Order: sequence, then structure tokens, then C-alpha cells
Amino acid sequence: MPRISDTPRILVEDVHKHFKLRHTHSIKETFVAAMRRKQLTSEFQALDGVSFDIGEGEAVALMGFNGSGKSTMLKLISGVLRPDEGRILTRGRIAGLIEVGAGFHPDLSGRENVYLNAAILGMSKQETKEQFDSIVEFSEIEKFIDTEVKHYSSGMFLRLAFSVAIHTHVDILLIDEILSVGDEPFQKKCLARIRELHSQGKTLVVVSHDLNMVSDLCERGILLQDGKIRFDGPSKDAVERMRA
Ligand SMILES: Nc1ncnc2c1ncn2[C@@H]1O[C@H](COP(=O)(O)OP(=O)(O)OP(=O)(O)O)[C@@H](O)[C@H]1O
Repeated sequence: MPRISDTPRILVEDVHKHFKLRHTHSIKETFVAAMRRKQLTSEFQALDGVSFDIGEGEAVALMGFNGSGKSTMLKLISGVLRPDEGRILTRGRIAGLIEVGAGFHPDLSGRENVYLNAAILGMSKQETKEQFDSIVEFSEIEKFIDTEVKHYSSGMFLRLAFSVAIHTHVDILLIDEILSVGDEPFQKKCLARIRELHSQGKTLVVVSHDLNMVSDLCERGILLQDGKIRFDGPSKDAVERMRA
């Protein structure tokens, strides 16, 4: 679905993000390196002046090879990380499926985590209560819903996290490679649900190395290389550039 309105849902303006890389592993090494006046850390530019905007109802794939800055970009949009320079504005409720199980408390049961996660995503207790059966049914982990989530497999985490996210009233859904954790039938079910949300006008930003899947799901592709945008246009063309 193309953009529905001209007011962007996500605005990224000249964003820079760097990380400090440590070159020592222990206190002893740090001490020796400091005595020899060796550099203890160096700066790594993960994103280097990235700008784009994403309109309401767009589905955009962030593409690029390993280490190109895709996940960092998604974390910045979700607010998990802050840019060092530039700014990011978002409009509407965001649900980020970025790290499997992030936001889940290991000592709480699946049921308690559903309420906790839904509250984080802005749902009231009553709203969650009304959606609870449907959340659990979609996740297909009914049997384990009262088990502490520290005993869950990564696939079970994903099922519950994904199910909560798609049952909340979000405007923007951020998805990072997360579908690869689920088994094939669940992946298909999630994809069908994501397409449905897209057809309802939700904005999607997807990171995946499954180029066929993302170019099929998303009409636009932003190709990152060494923290810079190399291409922004039709996703099929972005894939061609990656494969060239
Ligand atoms: N917390 C961190 N500390 C130091 N370096 C980091 C940190 N997070 C990311 N980086 C570095 O930033 C670069 C971009 O990482 P990012 O995870 O955004 O890449 P990516 O495009 O998502 O890669 P992949 O396809 O492998 O998931 C990488 O070189 C990574 O090592």
C-alpha cells in the first residue's frame, strides 16, 4: 500500500550514531595499554548522516549486508537507542519486535508477561483482558501460559511477543529478523497477519536477510552500506543492487 497521508509517520534527519570499541579485555591489559600510551578505545561510526521519511501506510525494508547499520537504525526509531547527532521523530504508537523476549521478565509467567508487555505498548488492563484469549490462541502456547518465561524456548518467546504486539493498537510496527526464530507454519501465519495489518494502513519497517520475503512484503527498500544510504526506492531495485 502506498503512503496514505503526506505527514510522515517516521522522520529521520541526518542521524549519526557511533559506538566505542574497546581494545582491551581485562583490567591488567587496560593498565599495560595505558602505561604504553596505547589507544584503549576507538570510535566506530555505525550510522553516518542518514536521512529519510516514512509515510503512513508504507511498508519499508531496511536492507544491507551484515554490520551495515540496519538494527541500529531500527533501535533508534523505536527509542531504545538515541542518536548522537540528528533527530528522529515518530508519530503514533510503535511496537518493536526487535529482540526476541526483550521486555519480558524471566521470573514472571507467560500470562503475567502478556499483561506487562501490553501495558508497555500502551494497553489498559481491561483492553488486555478482552484480548487475552485471542493473544494466547494466536501464540499457540496455551499449555505453557502459566509457566515462567525463563523456561521458554526462543520460538515460544517470539510467539508470545509477536502475538501481544499484533493485538495492540499500533500505528507503526518495527520487525527485526525476528520471524526467523519461529518455525515455518508460524512464520507463514505471522506474515499473513503482517500483510493484513499493512492492508489496514499500518506502517511497517522490516529488517530481514530474506530478500525475497521483504521485497514481496515491502514496496520500498532502503539500502544501507557502511552506515550510509546507498539506495532508496522500489524494494525490487534495492534487492537487485544488493545482488549486483
Ligand atoms: N552496542 C554496540 N557496541 C559497539 N558496536 C556496535 C553496537 N551495536 C552495533 N554495533 C556495531 O555497529 C555496526 C552496525 O550494527 P547493526 O547491528 O546495526 O548492523 P546490521 O546491519 O543490523 O547487521 P546484521 O545484518 O549483521 O544484523 C556493526 O559493526 C556492529 O558491530
